[in-house]
Amino acid sequence: MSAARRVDAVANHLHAAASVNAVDAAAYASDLRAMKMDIERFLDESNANPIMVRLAWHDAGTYDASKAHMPWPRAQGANGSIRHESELAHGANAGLVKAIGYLRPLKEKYARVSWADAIQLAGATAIEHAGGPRIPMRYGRADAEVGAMEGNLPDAEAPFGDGASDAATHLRNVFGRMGFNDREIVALSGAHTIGRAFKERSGTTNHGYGAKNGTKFTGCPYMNARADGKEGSIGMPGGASWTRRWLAFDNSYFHREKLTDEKDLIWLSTDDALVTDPGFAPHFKRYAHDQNAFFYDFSAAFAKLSELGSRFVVGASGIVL
Ligand code: HEM
Ligand SMILES: [Ca+2]
Repeated sequence: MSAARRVDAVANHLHAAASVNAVDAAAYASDLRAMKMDIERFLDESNANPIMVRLAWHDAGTYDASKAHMPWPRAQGANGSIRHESELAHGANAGLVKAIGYLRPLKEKYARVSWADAIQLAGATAIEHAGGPRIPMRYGRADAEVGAMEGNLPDAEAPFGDGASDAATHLRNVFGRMGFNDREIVALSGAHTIGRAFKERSGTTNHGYGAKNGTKFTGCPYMNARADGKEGSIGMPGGASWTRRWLAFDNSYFHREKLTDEKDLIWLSTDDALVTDPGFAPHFKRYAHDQNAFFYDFSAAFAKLSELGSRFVVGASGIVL
């Protein structure tokens, strides 16, 4: 996009933001609550919790604190930019077009709720609904009208995009740009307690789409992987998970189940750095022993992630659900 078009897009955005400002905060909050209930119903049927968490993380995780002084949304972050095709096309976002498709009908139903809010609401609700902690955060975000440029999200394996020679340095570089410390990096990584990797998406595993390509934990379309024990379709079978019960948000990521189920679980170089690096390891061990400590730290870190780079235009400075 040319510089002139970019300036135009920013101007359009400011105009849109000003009109959102006029929205009655109470009506907006009531739409958010209704939307949350619809999201819960959708998650209950689809078990799409992990991909909604990943969508929220990838919309927010492009944030670069060193650009915070520049005109919004140059620092990027939780601004709905990921809905744009240009950003969905980034390699790191492979597969996330599906998650945007899941949200689209709800976004149409609750038109005044911004994309940026819908995405973070879906991420937080997915964590809570899978048995994880509540994520208390503000809503009322404005939407960015342009997709973010490539870059800023972590790579799972070397060679790392920032030129780092090891995974621990890479994590500190990438999460440091967002403003996170060692403890927050370990807590946030615990999100891999839910979800899977796919050959066709990240290519970090040979396990791909479909029952026959799955592991013993992902290869059957009907299994008991949820926190509430409710059996039923897991959605699309296939891929490889980090944990055995990969639809339950708990601290099993830190139990390193991979050690006993070697062939059927995945563990990336960046997961391993949390075990081997002296700065990360104490937090990793603590969360393995104390799920409450994990939930407490995760909730705070994910709420912080969800507000990175957000511009709150409803109410005085956002509204709390
Ligand atoms: C620490 C650096 C991280 C790396 C290198 C990383 C890498 C990956 C990779 C390669 C996948 C598999 C994608 C696919 O093939 O579909 C994945 C999935 C996932 N990631 Fe991460 N991730 C990181 C941090 C995070 C964080 C901070 C969160 C959230 C707080 C998160 C949440 C998820 C979730 C929920 C999935 C599962 C998605 C699904 O099942 O569709 N990840 N991640
Ligand atoms: Ca974004």
